[in-house]
Amino acid sequence: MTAQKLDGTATLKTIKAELADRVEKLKAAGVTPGLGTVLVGDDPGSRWYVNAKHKDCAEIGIESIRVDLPGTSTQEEVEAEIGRLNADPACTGFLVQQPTGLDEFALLSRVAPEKDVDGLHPHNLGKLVLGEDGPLPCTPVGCIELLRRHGVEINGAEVVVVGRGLTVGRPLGLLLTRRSENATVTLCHTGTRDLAAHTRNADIVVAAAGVPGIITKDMVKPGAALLDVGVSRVDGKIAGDLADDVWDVAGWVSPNPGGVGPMTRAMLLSNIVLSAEQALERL
Ligand SMILES: Nc1nc(=O)c2c([nH]1)NC[C@@H]1CN(c3ccc(C(=O)N[C@@H](CCC(=O)O)C(=O)O)cc3)C=[N+]21
Repeated sequence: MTAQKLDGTATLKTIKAELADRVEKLKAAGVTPGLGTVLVGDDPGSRWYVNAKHKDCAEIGIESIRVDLPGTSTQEEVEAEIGRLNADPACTGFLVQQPTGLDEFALLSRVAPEKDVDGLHPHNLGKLVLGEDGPLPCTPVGCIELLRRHGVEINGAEVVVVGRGLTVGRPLGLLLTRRSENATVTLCHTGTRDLAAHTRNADIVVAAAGVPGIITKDMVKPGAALLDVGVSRVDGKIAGDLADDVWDVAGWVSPNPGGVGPMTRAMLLSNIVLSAEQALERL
């Protein structure tokens, strides 16, 4: 048996076409969505992500406001740029690309919550905990959207999330346990005694540990859906958390690259369009 692919690259394309229509309607109503990014330093990975995000935006008619700062920038200098983007009406939403090497909690807290298109502002994470509407974190929602669009049942599923990071594991646990998703979630982490005992029981495994090949074939329930969110570099190449042999046992696999990465970008675009639509309602 070989698993079917949960194709994030193809899904990104579909979502872009859907969003392009909404961008056109916004412009007709007098609001042009504009994404701002703040990039600090010259980490090649971060540079690639920011470039990709602006290219995505250009494709569907979203304007770009790019702020690239030297790696020597101080906390105060970066906070000043955040203040400028908060005040700039052409910027309907923006993000601070991580990592910056600075106090990220302080930076994130400075972003106007209604312009937080990453959904990572403490105010918006608080709303997620409370079950209030607000922008949602892109990578975890991307995981859910990828499963939905391929017809993988989430309602009632046993889901194991591996990793308790602030951008993926933690918020994903919160999202999946909402009434609208209705999954039973086990959040595993470095303190988990027997990871395989949990994953073997799971209908869906989201691997976001950042440990190359940590999920192997013997740890997978036949037919399960596996999402690779781990990003490590081994010999300059991207290595995910899934071992190559999992395809023999799983029913669905979201590879890395080509899975959740493009979905993260799709959900960012979706958050940008949503925040512009809400800005229009406030006019
Ligand atoms: N404030 C902030 N927001 C983010 O959204 C954010 C961040 N910081 N820091 C870093 C992570 C990482 N991230 C990815 C986005 C796209 C791909 C992606 O599209 N990857 C492609 C190609 C990868 C390649 O070939 O290099 C793929 O998986 O097919 C991956 C990873 C967003 N992040």
